Amino acid sequence: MAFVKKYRIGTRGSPLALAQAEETRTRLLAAHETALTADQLEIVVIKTTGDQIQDRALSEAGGKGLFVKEIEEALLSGRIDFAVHSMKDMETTLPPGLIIDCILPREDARDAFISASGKGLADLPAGALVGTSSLRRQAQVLNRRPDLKVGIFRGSVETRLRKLAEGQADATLLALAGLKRLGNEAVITELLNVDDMLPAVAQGAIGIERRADDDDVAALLAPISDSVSLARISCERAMLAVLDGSCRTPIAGYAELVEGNILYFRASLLAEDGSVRLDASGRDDIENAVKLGERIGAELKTQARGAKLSFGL
Ligand SMILES: NCc1[nH]cc(CCC(=O)O)c1CC(=O)O
Repeated sequence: MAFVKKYRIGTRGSPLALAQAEETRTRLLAAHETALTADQLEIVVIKTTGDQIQDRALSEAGGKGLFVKEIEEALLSGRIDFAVHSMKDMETTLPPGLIIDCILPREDARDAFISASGKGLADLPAGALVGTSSLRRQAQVLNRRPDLKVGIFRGSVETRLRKLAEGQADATLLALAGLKRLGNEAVITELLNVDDMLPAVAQGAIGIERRADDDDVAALLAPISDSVSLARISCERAMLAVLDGSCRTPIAGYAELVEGNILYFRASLLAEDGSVRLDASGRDDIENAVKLGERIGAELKTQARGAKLSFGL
């Protein structure tokens, strides 16, 4: 069956967002070969409130939703047909009428450490400043190296690399996935394994949001969705939903496929200053991805209450 319509792909305008929209377009054209032509896919850039906030930590300004609201409005009003997102930046609930059931094959989810001196995280001198606005990265850095300092570091991947080069911090952390998509891997000092820096929920995953009742777009997207990536992200996001991941809580979670059809899931909750770290992990069949995430989320919640951490849980 050939597709006849033109489709408008909504995205933010950052270089990373544009690269992800372009990847989606390329995958769609490859998946549909003769049934779809390049001129049927138009990329539409949507400016979001979040893109305009440069001076505060995202968590203080109002959270993840700020990057997504205008894009979801464009979907609901029909101005665009589907939207490409970093799943890491998405809330666990979507507005009524919208759905994400298409996840592209997930990129490597690890964090990259980048220092001006070329020293790794373990070798930075005491007192060195690690610039990152991610509470999850701040808390894990301080948990491992209480002698370091952390500070807010915002802006696009390019802006942060420029700030580092200017000496505004001694080191920073960025998702490997973003650096790869921008062709910037050469700047990496050290790749952190997930035991040393547990990734953010859904880090490295691109998801495509659409109107739930749009069967034509559903058929268009179906062949580019990766079922294992979708299960991993569903597990991680189910954990986040249980903890109701308030933006002020450092939370990490990583699900991976081990031994055939088994998902192995690790999650952590930290105090902002890194002084406390709670861990939980478990395994289940990939079919039970959501249940596994919910179970680990509930376990962390119980631990947090027992530890009397002020997570509001
Ligand atoms: N919050 C910004 C953001 N959202 C997604 C990515 C990277 C790409 C990804 O995780 O898929 C980044 C930058 C970063 O954390 O380094």
